Amino acid sequence: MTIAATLGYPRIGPRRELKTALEAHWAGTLDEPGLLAAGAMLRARARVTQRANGIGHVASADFALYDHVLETATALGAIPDGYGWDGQGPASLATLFALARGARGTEAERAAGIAADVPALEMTKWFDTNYHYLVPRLSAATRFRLLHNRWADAVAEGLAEQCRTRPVLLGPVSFLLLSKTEDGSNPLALLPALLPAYEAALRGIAEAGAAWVQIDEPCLVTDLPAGAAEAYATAFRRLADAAPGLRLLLATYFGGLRDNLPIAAALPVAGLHLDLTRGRDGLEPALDALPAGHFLSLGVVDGRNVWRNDLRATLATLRGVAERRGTRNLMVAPSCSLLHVPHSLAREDALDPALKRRLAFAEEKLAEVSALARALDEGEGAIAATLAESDRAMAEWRADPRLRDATVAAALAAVTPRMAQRISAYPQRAVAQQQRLNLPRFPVTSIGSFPQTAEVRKARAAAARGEITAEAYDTRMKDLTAEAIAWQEAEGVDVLVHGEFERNDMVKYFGERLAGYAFTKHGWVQSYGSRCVAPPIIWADVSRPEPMTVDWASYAQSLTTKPVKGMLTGPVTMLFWAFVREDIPRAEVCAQIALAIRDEVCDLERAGIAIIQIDEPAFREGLPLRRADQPAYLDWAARCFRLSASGVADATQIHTHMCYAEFNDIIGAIAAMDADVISIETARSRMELLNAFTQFNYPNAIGPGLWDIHSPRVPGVEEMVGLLRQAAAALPSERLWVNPDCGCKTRGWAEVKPAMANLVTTARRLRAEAVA
Ligand SMILES: Nc1nc2c(c(=O)[nH]1)N[C@@H](CNc1ccc(C(=O)N[C@@H](CCC(=O)N[C@@H](CCC(=O)N[C@@H](CCC(=O)O)C(=O)O)C(=O)O)C(=O)O)cc1)CN2
Ligand code: MET
Ligand SMILES: [Zn+2]
Repeated sequence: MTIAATLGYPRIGPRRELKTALEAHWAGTLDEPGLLAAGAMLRARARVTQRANGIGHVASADFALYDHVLETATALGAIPDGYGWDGQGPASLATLFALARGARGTEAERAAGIAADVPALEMTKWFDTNYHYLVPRLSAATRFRLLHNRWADAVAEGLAEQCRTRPVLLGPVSFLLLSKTEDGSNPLALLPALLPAYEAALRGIAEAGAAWVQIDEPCLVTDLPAGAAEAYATAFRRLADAAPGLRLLLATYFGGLRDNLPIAAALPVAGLHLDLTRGRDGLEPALDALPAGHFLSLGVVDGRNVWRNDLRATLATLRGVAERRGTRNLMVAPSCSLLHVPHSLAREDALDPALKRRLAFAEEKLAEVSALARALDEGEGAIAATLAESDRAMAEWRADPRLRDATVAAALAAVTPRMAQRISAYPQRAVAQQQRLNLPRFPVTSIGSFPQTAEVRKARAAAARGEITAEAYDTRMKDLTAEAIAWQEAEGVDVLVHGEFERNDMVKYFGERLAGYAFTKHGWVQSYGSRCVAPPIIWADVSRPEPMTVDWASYAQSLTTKPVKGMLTGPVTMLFWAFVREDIPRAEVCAQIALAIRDEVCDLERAGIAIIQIDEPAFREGLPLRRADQPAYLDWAARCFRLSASGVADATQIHTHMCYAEFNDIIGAIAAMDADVISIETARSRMELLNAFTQFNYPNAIGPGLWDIHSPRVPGVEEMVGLLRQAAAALPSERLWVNPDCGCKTRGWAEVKPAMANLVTTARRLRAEAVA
């Protein structure tokens, strides 16, 4: 019997119940039992949904209140000092959230023994997704041990409802490779210290009654560092011996194994999961390499995109495998956890019907998985109606005349290399820009957004429901913009922003103004903690029917004589933070978006906007996981950015912005983007990220973020002066800007006002030092 399986299910809840519960808990209106009950309810529903859709191996322990990597670390005892942990029992929720969000020294935190002012753990992208995880901070002093068996607990929770689940455990090697050590030493050196905790976890999982455990080792699809192969061999030998009755499924995803196949195939596990959506060519070699009797889990339903599966084509692939190996040891599954797609299409009543027929969200993907498994066992006839429906949807899709737009094709064909290049080189541009702008040294700016308060969101929701008029909504947003301009001016900020109050999201807002995009009503995907995004769907050729931001930018600029930055989202980010069509290359979709943004940039310039920021926070995220694939991506991504930015005169200053990136491996491409100024995230990594810029002699201007806006903690002037001095020691100070890490939309005014004031004071301090 083929097993229908999942690797993980969305945890935010179909109505974002987890978000609501978390935010209520943080606001003090939902107590701990209330929060835990909300989590239990979501897990129970996820189990029911998976079972109702025919899934045999239901995932468990895939849930986390904030982040599964963080909860793995805390369960294993990897808790740094200062966060209120007693060194004995499980970490409290207060400790968990202090690690996730930092502490401010509130009374409640003090009561929980949490040092005032401890910063949050570093947060970074989970592989090449838009999900963020917290980076465990380890050291030789970390005393790993199993503080509580969250995996065994999850198994028991399911069994109490007669649902036997397959718990998901982030594997020890990936766990270490995703962590950082305090002294920068190789985290793999901690493997011997870590393994006993994993062994205890597996023993507990077996005792709790699980038959299988899924051990995620996504690092196996990346270029492994030295020593990793040995680490895998050592680790899995120990894990296999820890609980002999328990079957281990080694799960790999986000790509193919390629040269790591021999490592994976040699491990003493019961089964191996392959991502066949991103590593299709890995199937044949795996079939050759896998020992007979090994279970093979085929990740054929895309867990990273929302398109409906071509069931007939997939079935042909599966049959090929079944003919070689039989179906006794086969599993059919999504390519990866369904964390990265929205919950369900059920409530999407406003989508174009033809488009909706092309889509499958998490719940619909479960049904695809079980239909495929069933067809393998019982033959096509068993799912005849489902197959016919899939065939119809595929045919309708391919024939849809709306997918291609001749005007867009013509515009792309007319692109010349000159169009992707500024008129003069940076040094000349810098002179022209300084003449026009006359900025002080260490100019102070912010990244664009100001607090998206409940009031702002309520007004937008009310306008969407027709409860207030579009005019009333616009007036309210304009008032907020005017207040923000006046406040920044009074505070002494040098380059102002309008605040982005009118935008629901930096990607969605533009998507809503571009042709070729579609939107869901409830298509939320967790980004980090309680924060969600509803990625737009790019399904047809993209073009810009009319200017998107010029009115707002002009209005804001009309209120002040100081420069106000025009604020746009760049083509690479518009691409990666959407669900993208797969019938044409991504590079082509990106170029279409680049041309649309280019028109907007030129319109802003014509409207008198002197500084235009084109955000590219997803630039690093788009980087292929394998070095061999990276140059091609970086080449088209940087070119698309330049295409969007290069329609302007020398004296127009182009900014870009990136957050949470390891810049070392892409610094050449960042330089190739040739933005006049780049603001980057550096506060959480304590300026570590600047090294890449220093070592590369990065030629243009840089604004290293001095305030980690992802944490509610407001850094003091001394701290920021320290960071800025560090930056000024590493980089030419005439090319340094002073700004936060990222936009302030998730913060409250009570944090933003003092933090911005501190930034201005910090810049003034350094200016005075430069004169002295
Ligand atoms: N797309 C994207 N990806 C990204 C980022 C980003 O900004 N955008 N930033 C990084 C991740 N950081 C993030 C930072 C903040 C949020 C965030 O604040 N998300 C909001 C939702 C943003 C949004 O689309 N808001 C809409 C819808 C808001 C909403 O929930 N409305 C309520 C009604 C509101 C009310 O009545 O009070 C509803 O629809 O139910 C709006 O403002 O209009 C949230 O989780 O709360 C997400 C990611 C990386 N990836
Ligand atoms: N301009 C955007 C903002 O300030 C950039 C955010 S990057 C995730 O919110
Ligand atoms: Zn940012």
